[in-house]
Amino acid sequence: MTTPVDPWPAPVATGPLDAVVDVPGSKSLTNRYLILAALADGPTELVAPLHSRDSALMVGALRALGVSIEETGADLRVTPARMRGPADVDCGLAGTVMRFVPALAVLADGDVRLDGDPRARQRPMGPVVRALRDLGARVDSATDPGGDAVLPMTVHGAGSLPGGAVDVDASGSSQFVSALLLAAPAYDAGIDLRHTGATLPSLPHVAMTVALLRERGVRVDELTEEGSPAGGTNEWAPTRWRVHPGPVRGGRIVVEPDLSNAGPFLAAALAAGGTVRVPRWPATTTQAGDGLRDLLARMGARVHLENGTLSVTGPADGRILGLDADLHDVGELAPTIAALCALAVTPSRLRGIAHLRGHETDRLAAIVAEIGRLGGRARETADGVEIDPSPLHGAELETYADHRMATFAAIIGLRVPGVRVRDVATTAKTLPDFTGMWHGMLVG
Ligand SMILES: O=C(O)C1=C[C@@H](OP(=O)(O)O)[C@@H](O)[C@H](O)C1
Ligand SMILES: C=C(OP(=O)(O)O)C(=O)O
Repeated sequence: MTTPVDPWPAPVATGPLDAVVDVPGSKSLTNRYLILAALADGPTELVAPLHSRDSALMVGALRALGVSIEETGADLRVTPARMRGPADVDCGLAGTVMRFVPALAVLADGDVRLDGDPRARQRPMGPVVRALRDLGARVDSATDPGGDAVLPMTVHGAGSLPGGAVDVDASGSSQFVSALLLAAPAYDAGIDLRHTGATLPSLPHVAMTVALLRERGVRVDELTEEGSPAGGTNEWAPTRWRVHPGPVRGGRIVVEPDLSNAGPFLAAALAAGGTVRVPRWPATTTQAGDGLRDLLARMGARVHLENGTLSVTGPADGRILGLDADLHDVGELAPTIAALCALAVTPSRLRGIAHLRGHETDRLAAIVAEIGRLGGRARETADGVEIDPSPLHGAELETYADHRMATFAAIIGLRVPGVRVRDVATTAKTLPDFTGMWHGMLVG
């Protein structure tokens, strides 16, 4: 892996693609499996996990709490231990670390201090901290101007947590729900969590949490309440989850590739023409990235899943269709889709993603600003962005420490000469060799 120059000149595609891209393990799965492994009643073998900044931060956090994690080649072996403090945890800019680890840290014997990158101190944490306090934990934290908890914080671990019933407004992030559910089998009374907000984004990520808990032997009830907010496009969406206390199983787990990280490579088939294939695409999955199959087809691609390989072929005439879509459930895909919308021949409207303002950066503002820098036309709405067709020109694009804004720029650069990407190395958050993989895709 070589360090890319800064700014990185995004390569222009010189012809249709014909590439197979092997995508590393899923961030969301890896970091959930690590949490569950730390709580398990025996060792866990993680096969083909992600190795990136976000997963390294999770590994570092768990080690700081006393969990043993050995690297065996590309795999990880996790041996749980009684969690201890005092400990210092660096959350970087990882939502999964800053939200999931406090819910675990309440089980440590002693103080656990958590902090992260400057931007991490602005990402919402209030609902998870409020819930932990309601469930019996002692947490001290900084507060944002609205009085909500933010990093840095100290969780005064007492070795156990009473747990029980709690109301959580997770309209800002599904990770508030996932955090509490993942740790709940180890709470004395488990958890009975009711979502009280107007909407709940990224529901597939909550479904992933539930699926993984069940896979590890934990009993979880998903409930819906009459008249309760469903949110998203799901016909039936749970708004209440009961996790029963009990043992979490260890064992051997093969981690699926990160389908959201496959996104920029699949999108490249539309931007550059030709075909990109991603092997090991799961037949069934809770990953939000599986939504790419439908979204890319709606934008004019031919999408084909056969024998575990997903093939995406761009439109033969190069005409990408604009998209009117509610991305509430799959907000993580928005920057990738927005890059294609900027290249599309008809207008686009991406809706249901107000919560992206609390991601690695304010992604709605970032998408609009960077499309503007390219000479394109985009504007923010209350819950998304609108993008109109427009000729684009080269520019140096800002990435705001956001891996998905870096890949957004690379996609556009395939078609628009002169795109330079500042701090493309920020892709290391979830995909350390992004530039190597990108160049590899272009040579086929
Ligand atoms: O739990 C997870 O692994 C994630 C949940 C989602 O967060 P939000 O609900 O905050 O969008 C997603 O966007 C993020 O990339 C990963
Ligand atoms: C929102 C994202 O990350 P995080 O897990 O830091 O919230 C993302 O990867 O798109």
